[in-house]
Amino acid sequence: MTIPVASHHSMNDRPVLPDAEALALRAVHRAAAELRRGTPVLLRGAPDAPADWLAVAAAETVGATGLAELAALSGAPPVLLLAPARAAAVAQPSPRPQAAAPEEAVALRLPARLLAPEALRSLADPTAERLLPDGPRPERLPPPPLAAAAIALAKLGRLLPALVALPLAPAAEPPRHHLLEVEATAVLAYPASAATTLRKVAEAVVPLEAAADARIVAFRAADGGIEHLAILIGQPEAATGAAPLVRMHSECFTGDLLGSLRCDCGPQLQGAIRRMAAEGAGVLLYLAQEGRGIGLVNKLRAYALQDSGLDTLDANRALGWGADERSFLVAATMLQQLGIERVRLLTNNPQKLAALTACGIAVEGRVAHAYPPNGVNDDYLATKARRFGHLLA
Ligand SMILES: Nc1nc2c(ncn2[C@@H]2O[C@H](COP(=O)(O)OP(=O)(O)OP(=O)(O)O)[C@@H](O)[C@H]2O)c(=O)[nH]1
Ligand SMILES: [Zn+2]
Repeated sequence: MTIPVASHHSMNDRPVLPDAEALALRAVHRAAAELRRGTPVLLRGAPDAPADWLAVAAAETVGATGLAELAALSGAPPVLLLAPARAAAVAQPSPRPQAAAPEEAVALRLPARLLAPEALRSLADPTAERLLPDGPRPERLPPPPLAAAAIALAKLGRLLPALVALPLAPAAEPPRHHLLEVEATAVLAYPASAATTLRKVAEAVVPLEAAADARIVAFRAADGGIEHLAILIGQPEAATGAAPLVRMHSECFTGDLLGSLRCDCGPQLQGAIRRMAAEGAGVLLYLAQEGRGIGLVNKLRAYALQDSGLDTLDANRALGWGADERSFLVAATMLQQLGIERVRLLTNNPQKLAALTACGIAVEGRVAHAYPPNGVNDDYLATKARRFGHLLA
């Protein structure tokens, strides 16, 4: 009987250790999961700045246990890290003129009355402000090293970009603890690094109501994160004349699955498939980037803010997120893996054209993809044209 040799063993049967990039992806993915369950993690400076350590926990999820674990690390008082737009809403008005370069993170002093799970959640979340205890607003402090990486890590966990942070005094010895460590540079490199490792993991024929000749190809990245899908209609890989029709569609649970009238995603999704079927070929990339990359939970919060008067762009910013947090390197990698190097893109969004071109895909044309307003999404569509530069035809 032959015993199958596990594929992670090399020819001479010595285990192959993961390379530095795989280790970095693993550490960041684990660290984001720690934040999601309320556990602190330790951010570490780059190898050339090893003295910097920042212990952080997400304001949205941390409980009494996580706060106690942080406090056990040092006697220094923790601070609250917020994205600048959220800090402007909760901090004392800043006496200093605005910094010339845009800040990535703002630190606030945390008086004892605010160092409690419920108060932290309300500082983080503009839809939970009514829970904020009375008292003076927190003051700004100079942000500690690695603050920007802490904000980025919370965003990777699709959490509000708000963290309790404890800078640890530079020490010859690394701090003693049982928490996960992650390098700040690995956090910042993660999105691009994960996107380029996407590979096909499954493929099946799935005839659709609007396109009988359809296949779905699933892609997974080495980080173990959520999969992205390509829906192939006909044989777009074999296109010879015009470049194939391609749609980059960001997942929208509410619009795609439930038929929500707040956006135009449902008609865009169905319309793209019908259009590709009519042409005989096309690729719809169904990207796991719900809510323009902020995740479904934050999109629901953004909707709540829009119901109190903000538009779709300002609602993202009020939560501490950018207007559009997507990276289309994911889509470019999938197209390359499918052997599709030139496209005609179905979109109204000029950023999508620029982003895909920057990733090395030849965008040979744009095909307009607008649907009339439905009476509920009128302001949303008008905002996309006015503030995101969407082309209406
Ligand atoms: N954050 C946020 N995301 C939203 C909102 N409304 C819709 N979305 C998300 O926006 C994304 C839809 O964008 P797309 O249709 O792919 O792209 P687009 O930027 O509108 O450009 P087009 O290609 O012209 O459609 C989906 O992920 C939706 O979940 C909103 O109010 N806030
Ligand atoms: Zn939508």
